[in-house]
Amino acid sequence: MTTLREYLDSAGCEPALSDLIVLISAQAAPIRDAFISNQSYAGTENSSGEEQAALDVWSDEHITKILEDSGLVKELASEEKPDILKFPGATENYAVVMDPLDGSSLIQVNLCVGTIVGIYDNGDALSKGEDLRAAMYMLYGPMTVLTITVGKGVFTFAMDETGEYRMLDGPVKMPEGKIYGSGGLNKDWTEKHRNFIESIEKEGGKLRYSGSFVADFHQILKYGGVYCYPATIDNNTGKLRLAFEANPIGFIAKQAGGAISDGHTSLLEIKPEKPHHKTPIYVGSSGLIKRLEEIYRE
Ligand SMILES: O=P(O)(O)OC[C@H]1O[C@](O)(COP(=O)(O)O)[C@@H](O)[C@@H]1O
Ligand SMILES: [Mg+2]
Ligand SMILES: [Mg+2]
Repeated sequence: MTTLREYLDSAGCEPALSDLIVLISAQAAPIRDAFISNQSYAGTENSSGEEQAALDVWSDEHITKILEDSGLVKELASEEKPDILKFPGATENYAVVMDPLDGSSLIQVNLCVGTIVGIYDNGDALSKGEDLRAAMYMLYGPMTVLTITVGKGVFTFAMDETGEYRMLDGPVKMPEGKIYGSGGLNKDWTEKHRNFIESIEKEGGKLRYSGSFVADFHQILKYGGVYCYPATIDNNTGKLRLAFEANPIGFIAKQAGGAISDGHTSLLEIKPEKPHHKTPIYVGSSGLIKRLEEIYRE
């Protein structure tokens, strides 16, 4: 089975980018090992005002040190840091955006969580998602699975017993499907959001919502459908962040033939105003995203 490095070389990745991708994806192993000693909450909040899990903080600090020591990264924007961190000694121009641990509420119940990473080669972490050079996520499930695109389709890899990533599938094409998941309390949904969800339910859509964006998206990548974290009647920005979550996942979705939207436009075309820019998010099969935008235009 093709290794990650073999794939990256075959995809024509510049050596420094391959090194960076291999380095980041390898951190899945120490992060998984850290679960057992980081089950609690850290007693602190991140810039989104969310209580930080100990593993949020551990993963953020771990990956940050790895990136700083690599000399490959000029700046880093992380969900767990208030501001963009700059590494003046970097020899390359990569900017990294990351959600070091996505699905934090599931750590204590041993359900699937992940790490989301986007890489820009223009040195600017607040770029539009469409300008990403690479996007990836590690999903900590029964296997450790890496999903990645370097702009030439989406490929998945599983970590083997030696710590090497072996190709599972690719290029992955997201089918039209009927799996749907939505954040926000049902009582707080807007009429348009409710209309969209009901249109899927009427067709026999299946509810799949775990509390982990990465895990829920991974199902949609395979089976088709849509993940939603919408604006609600009392919160018009939604919960998820444009830079760390929407952009890398949306770039992967688009590379697999899917789409990402706030109901009006592709999120990949929106420049983040600040690192913690929040946005309503719908990501999934292109037919469903098209229907969504039609409902929002009514
Ligand atoms: O608990 P809620 O409000 O349904 O939100 C769940 C969503 O929040 C998130 O956990 C936010 O991500 P973080 O865990 O990285 O903060 C998503 O992974 C998930 O889809
Ligand atoms: Mg997250
Ligand atoms: Mg997180």
